[in-house]
Amino acid sequence: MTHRSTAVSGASWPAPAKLNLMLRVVGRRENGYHELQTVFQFVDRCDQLWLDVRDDGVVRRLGALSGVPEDQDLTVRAARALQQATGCRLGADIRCDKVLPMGGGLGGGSSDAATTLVALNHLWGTGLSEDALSEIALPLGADVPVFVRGRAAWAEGVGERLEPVDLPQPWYLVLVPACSVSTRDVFCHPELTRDSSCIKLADFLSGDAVNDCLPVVRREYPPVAEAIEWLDRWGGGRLTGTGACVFARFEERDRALDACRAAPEALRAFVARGLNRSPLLDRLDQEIVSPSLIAAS
Ligand SMILES: C[C@@](CO)(OP(=O)(O)O)[C@H](O)COP(=O)(O)OP(=O)(O)OC[C@H]1O[C@@H](n2ccc(N)nc2=O)[C@H](O)[C@@H]1O
Ligand SMILES: Nc1ncnc2c1ncn2[C@@H]1O[C@H](COP(=O)(O)OP(=O)(O)O)[C@@H](O)[C@H]1O
Repeated sequence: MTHRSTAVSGASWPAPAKLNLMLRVVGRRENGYHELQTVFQFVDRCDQLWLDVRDDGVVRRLGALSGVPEDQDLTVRAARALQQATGCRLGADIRCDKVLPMGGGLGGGSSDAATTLVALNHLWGTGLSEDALSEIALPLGADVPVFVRGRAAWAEGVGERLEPVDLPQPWYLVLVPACSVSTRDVFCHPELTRDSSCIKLADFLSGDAVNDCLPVVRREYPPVAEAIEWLDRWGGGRLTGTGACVFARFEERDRALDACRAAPEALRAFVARGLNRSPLLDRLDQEIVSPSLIAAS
């Protein structure tokens, strides 16, 4: 049986990590979801996705992902959601080279879903606008739309109201504590601050960069507390999302690398550049301008 269409994707598609540079919990909706204010910035550390179009409509994941059954995989769910929204009869083989830690607050799963939507919208020729793709993205996860739009953003609501922002693009040292934090458990915690006052972007830009989840996460997850304390010695550690990853910013790459080399052996650590534009958008631009060059690379 033949299943390949003529459109073979060739090179991989990047799915970058995000950092929440601040996060305020400003209210709670009737459905239990929390209203947030947050700032998203991308970093140049990425999962890589390979997508091969199939002409039989089947969407498959190639390879395993620890603890995530194929039907639950956000890439598979994203591809199926795009099929459903557009009536497209093409399918895809999806392979993900996982670099980003899962459940670490770096948004890897959400980013994988967004990259799948953006790439298949191109490869399948479904031609949805960014707004239409973002609508399909939101039910897959609150962080998926920002990855679809690919611009650093000031976000409100559950993360669906996005305003692009132009931020400094420093270097970040990211530490990956040896524990996984459940987003659900943090939002269910009785001691979580849920009534922070709303601030303006200007307040954040002048230094108001609190993460309201930090006190609870610090108390419940000692490896996160230790990682933050260690980063504080380098000028201030911050939590991304609900964790577990923590980060510190550096003006100079060499200084970030020095800190990375000094990190305790028990911690995984990496240095990455802050980005206001997702590498996914650059990849899409390249594909549109010169698809043959990418296929050959
Ligand atoms: C808080 C953020 C910031 O980026 O954290 P990270 O997951 O990246 O750490 C995200 O918006 C997370 O969004 P998302 O990834 O969709 O959250 P999920 O894992 O689906 O949420 C798990 C559970 O947490 C609760 N939840 C989540 C988001 C929110 N704004 N309010 C909530 O109350 C809900 O009970 C939900 O069922
Ligand atoms: N392709 C995927 N990559 C990562 N996680 C996935 C994927 N598909 C589903 N998941 C599920 O989504 C959860 C959250 O993943 P992730 O986005 O990496 O973390 P976070 O939301 O903390 O930033 C994982 O623990 C996993 O159960």
